Amino acid sequence: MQALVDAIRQQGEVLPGGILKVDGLVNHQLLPGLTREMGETFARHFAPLRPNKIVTIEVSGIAPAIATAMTLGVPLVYARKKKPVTMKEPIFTAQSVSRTKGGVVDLFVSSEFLGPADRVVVIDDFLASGGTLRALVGMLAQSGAQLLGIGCVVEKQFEGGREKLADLGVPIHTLANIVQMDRGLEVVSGK
Ligand SMILES: O=P(O)(O)OC[C@H]1O[C@H](OP(=O)(O)OP(=O)(O)O)[C@H](O)[C@@H]1O
Ligand SMILES: O=c1[nH]c(=O)c2nc[nH]c2[nH]1
Repeated sequence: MQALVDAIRQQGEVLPGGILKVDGLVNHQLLPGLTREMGETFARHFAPLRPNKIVTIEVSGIAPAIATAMTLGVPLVYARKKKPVTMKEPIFTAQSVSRTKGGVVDLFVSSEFLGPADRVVVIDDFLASGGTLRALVGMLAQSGAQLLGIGCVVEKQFEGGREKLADLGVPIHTLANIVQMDRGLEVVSGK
């Protein structure tokens, strides 16, 4: 997605610890036109698989995921990182490691909104090591939902997440690909 690649080239900042800051586009401020185009691009790509639900993780996955869900006209379910008192049992859970806040994070999705009838496309903001998506996919397996595909806004190719998730046997589509950021930020279109 060329508009996203251009925006990352303009605004992306490489921070210590191998973190790319794109807070002006994805992780703090959101740009409606760019977010809409993310959703339309994912929707075009995944519509032939006929998903009936989009699943993501709070918090930064929600914007591209709702843009996708709105275009496809299907519900969006997001995994919560704290279990609210309103959440109905049985609950599917998993743990992941937060890349931007540190520490282990618990993930919760209620069986009220995810089950064997669901044909799911997962959307998230970053594909880096693939650990977070692996945790989410584990929750889909607990629920009996079918995973059809994975879409991420930014892929950090050099972290190898795509290869680590290859055993899932589903298409992975990303919108911008960070080839490397050690010797200057190198961003190309996703794949
Ligand atoms: O492929 P991985 O190595 O697992 O990294 C990707 C994950 O890291 C970020 O989560 P984080 O908890 O840092 O942030 P968020 O609260 O902004 O969603 C991001 O939102 C992805 O979910
Ligand atoms: O803002 C972010 N920048 C990153 O480099 C990253 N990697 C995983 N998750 C991330 N979030």
